[in-house]
Amino acid sequence: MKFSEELVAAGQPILHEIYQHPFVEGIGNGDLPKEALTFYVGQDYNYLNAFIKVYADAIQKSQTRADMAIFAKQIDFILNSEIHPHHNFCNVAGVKYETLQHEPQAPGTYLYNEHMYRAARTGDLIDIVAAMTPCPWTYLEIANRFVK
Ligand SMILES: Cc1ncc(C[n+]2csc(CCO)c2C)c(N)n1
Repeated sequence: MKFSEELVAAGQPILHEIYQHPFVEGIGNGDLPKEALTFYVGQDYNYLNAFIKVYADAIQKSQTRADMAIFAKQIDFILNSEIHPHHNFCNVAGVKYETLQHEPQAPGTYLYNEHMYRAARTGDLIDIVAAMTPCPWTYLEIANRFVK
C-alpha cells in the first residue's frame, strides 16, 4: 500500500463524518440555505488568502526550481481558478462576490489558518505541506464520492 493510501485509510472515520456534514450533503443534493453558501464563500475567501501566503512561505523554503514551480502553479490556481466555484455559489445565492471578501474570520477559519501559519513559521517544507494538504485532499475525496 502506498503511504498516501495508508493516510486515506487511516482518515476514513474523519472522512465519513465530513461526508455526513449537513453542508456537504446539501452541496450533494443541491439544497442549501443562501446563508450557508454565503458564509462558506466568505470564510473560504479568507482561508484561501492564507493558503496563498503559506504557499509563498513554501517557495521560501524550497531548495529546487521544480518545487518552487509546484507551489507557484498552486498560487496561480487559487487566484485564477478557485474563484469560479465562488462565483457559482454567489450566483446561486444571488449576492455579489465582492460583498463577501471582507467577512470577519470565524473561529474555525482562524484556527486552521493559524495551524498553517504556525507550520510555516516553525516547520520545514514537509511540515508546511502536511498542514496544507488536508483541504485539497478532502475536497478530492468528497468530489470522487459525489461522481460515483
Ligand atoms: C472553492 C474551493 N475549492 C477548493 C478548495 C480546496 N483547496 C484549497 S487550495 C486548493 C488548490 C490546491 O492548492 C484546493 C483544491 C477550497 N478551499 N475552496
